Amino acid sequence: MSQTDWTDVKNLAASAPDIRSLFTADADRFTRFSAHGAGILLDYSKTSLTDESLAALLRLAREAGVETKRDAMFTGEIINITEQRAVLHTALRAPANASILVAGRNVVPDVWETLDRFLTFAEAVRGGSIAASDGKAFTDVVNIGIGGSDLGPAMVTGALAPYHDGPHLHFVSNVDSAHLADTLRELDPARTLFIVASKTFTTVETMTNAGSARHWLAKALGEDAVGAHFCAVSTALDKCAAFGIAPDRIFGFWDWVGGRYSVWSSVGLPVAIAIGATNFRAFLAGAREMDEHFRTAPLEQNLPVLLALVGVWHRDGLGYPARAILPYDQRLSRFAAYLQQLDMESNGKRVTREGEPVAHATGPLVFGEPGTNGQHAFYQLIHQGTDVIPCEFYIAAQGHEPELAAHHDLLIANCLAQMQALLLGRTLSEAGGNPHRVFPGNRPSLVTAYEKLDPATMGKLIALYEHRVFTEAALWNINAFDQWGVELGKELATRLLPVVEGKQKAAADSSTAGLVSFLRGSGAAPQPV
Ligand SMILES: O=P(O)(O)OC[C@H]1O[C@H](O)[C@H](O)[C@@H](O)[C@@H]1O
Repeated sequence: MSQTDWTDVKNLAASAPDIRSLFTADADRFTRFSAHGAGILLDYSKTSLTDESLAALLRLAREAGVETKRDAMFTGEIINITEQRAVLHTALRAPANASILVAGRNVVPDVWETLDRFLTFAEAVRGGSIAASDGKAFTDVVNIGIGGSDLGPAMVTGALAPYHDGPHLHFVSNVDSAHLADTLRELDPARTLFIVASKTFTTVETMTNAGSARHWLAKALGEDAVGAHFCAVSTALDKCAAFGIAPDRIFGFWDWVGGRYSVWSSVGLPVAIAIGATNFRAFLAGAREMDEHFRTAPLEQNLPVLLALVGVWHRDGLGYPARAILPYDQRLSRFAAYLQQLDMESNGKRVTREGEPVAHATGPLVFGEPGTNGQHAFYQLIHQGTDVIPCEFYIAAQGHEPELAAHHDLLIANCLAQMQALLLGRTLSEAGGNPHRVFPGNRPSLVTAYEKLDPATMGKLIALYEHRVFTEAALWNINAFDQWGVELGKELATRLLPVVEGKQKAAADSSTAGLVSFLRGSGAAPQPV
């Protein structure tokens, strides 16, 4: 990629206009700086982008080979070079007649066969034909998993609560015993099904929680009941079997599905149990529609690409360190946490695909909470703090409670008001000369708007963000599909466990040794060796 285009973007950003002046100068700004795709509206007019800067960013995208890289992903090329893997979460929602080859083999029939299997299982749990050891239906399902094996199903199950007509769902992720204990306290072992979800089936948190859950169940119902009350989701089928799970209760997926991209696979089993097979297929179909949009829409009107270009403009052009994810949708209360993993684990990288230090800032800090709650908490800093934080709003035209329509009007009014406040601000004279009441304004926001948060829309919103992350990574020339940054802490935890258990002397710095001493109450700090 030529250095000139990055320089162009940075130069244009250095003289970025005041966003307010762009609206004054152009009555059509909303029409010209918004786009539609797959039934979703993206309004990026409340940013400092101009025709010129957008053109420079589009040049950057073309020079970075975004289209070629995108096609390489969709066709199953080995684009995750550090792990030598294809990246094919899109194959999980591909039409049945598609052909996507991995090592010469079409993976789509396997995907559909597995989908049919886990959806049939989900329906059987919902209908009671897959039953507990006493032959009665399950009333509660506990998903034990962490990271990608937790956040996706937990977030989507919460988001689609109005479609939830199956057993109650619970999610246990943290190795902190509080999480398992607080969940199990409410449950009857005789009515509870556990899903152990782990791509690798080695993740220590999940294996520890699964072992303790198994013990809880066996203690109440006897060892023989365990088989009826457990199922598993993993790529490591042999390890599931070794845990004692029957083959017809093990649902696989493939190494070309990253954990944070896996909700479309059998990792989505809890979602399917909650909302049923038809709604789950609608969720996949929504994502497929966004995939088609991403694959075929010109870059100028391509929602994920535009979202990525705005992201790069804010991060690299203007140097903003963070992005706030602000869904005005209470059911998206785990959306920011979900996107945090999707975005920060994908694009929190400091070397290029070739292993050289990156020349540009990469993924920003991602955080957020649903509106209107966030307004009464951290928006203060967003409006008057010293950092500019681009805000990314999400809002539906309709809620799911027509009898409470007045709430939704208020929700929309609040969402629009926040964006307007960020844009317009309040001058010193408007603030009656009181500097504490001044809002600088000229603070950027985007909004993604949709008709209603139904299963298809949920699929579209996730796929939109997945492809945004992909496009940003393509522009930065980083590998979005590995996550080596999580390894070191895991290794050190394994090494420190015997020290914490008092079986080994502290092989550590004096701070670690002092803390072990305090936390284990052994008096004097063990000396580093
Ligand atoms: O599904 P698992 O193999 O248990 O992995 C769960 C999670 O743990 C890891 O630490 C990774 O950082 C995540 O990407 C992954 O989703």
